[in-house]
Amino acid sequence: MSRPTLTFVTGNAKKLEEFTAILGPSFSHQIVSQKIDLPEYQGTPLQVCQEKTRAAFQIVQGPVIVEDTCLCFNAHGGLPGPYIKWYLAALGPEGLPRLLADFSDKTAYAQCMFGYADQADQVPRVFEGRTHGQIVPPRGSRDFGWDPIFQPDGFDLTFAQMAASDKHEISHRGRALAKLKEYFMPA
Ligand SMILES: O=c1nc[nH]c2c1ncn2[C@H]1C[C@H](O)[C@@H](COP(=O)(O)OP(=O)(O)OP(=O)(O)O)O1
Ligand SMILES: [Mg+2]
Repeated sequence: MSRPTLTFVTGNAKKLEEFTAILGPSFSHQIVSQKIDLPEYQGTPLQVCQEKTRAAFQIVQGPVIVEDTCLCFNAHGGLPGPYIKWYLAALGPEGLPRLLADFSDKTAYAQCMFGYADQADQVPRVFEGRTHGQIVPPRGSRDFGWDPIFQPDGFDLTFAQMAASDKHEISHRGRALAKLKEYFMPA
C-alpha cells in the first residue's frame, strides 16, 4: 500500500535531517524533498510562512510543506525573528550574543512554523512550535545555525551540546511537528 506523498521544500539540509528524524518512519505520508531556496519574505512570522507556502505550491503543484524558523530576542522586541538567517550569516554564532551585551535581559525564544497547502487558492495551514531560553556565548558543535548560542530553559546545555533526541523533544521544531503529526495522524 503506497502512502500519499508530501513534498517538503527547503534549501537547508539540517532542517530536512531533523524533520525526517522527528517524524520517523511511521508517518502517514511519504516525504519527498525539493532543495529550493524560496524567497525570504518580510512580515510577521505567520505572513512569512504563508507566503513561503504559496510560493512552494506554485512550484510543486501538489501537497507541500515549508518551514520558517525565527530566533526572537525579547530585549529587541522579537527581532531578529524571521531575519535571523541574515544576522547569523553576518555575525556568526560568536557575534550574535554581543547584540545583547548592553541588555540585562538575555531571554529569547525559538519559533518554528510549518506551512501546509494542498490547493492553490487556500489559506495555508500553519503548525507552530516555540521554545523559550537564553542567548549565551557559543558552546558545542557548530553544525547547525544558532544552536551553539541557544540554551533552552531548564537545561545547562545549549542545543548544540544536547543529544539530537533531547533537542527534538523540547525544540521549536519538535513541538511544531507534534501538531503537524496530530493533524495528519489524529489519535
Ligand atoms: O533548529 C535550529 N537550530 C539552529 N539554527 C536553525 C535552526 N532552524 C533554523 N536555523 C537557522 C537556519 C537559518 O539560518 C535560520 C532560519 O531561516 P529560514 O529561512 O527558516 O531557513 P533556511 O533559509 O536555512 O531554509 P529554508 O530554505 O527552509 O528557508 O535559522
Ligand atoms: Mg529561508
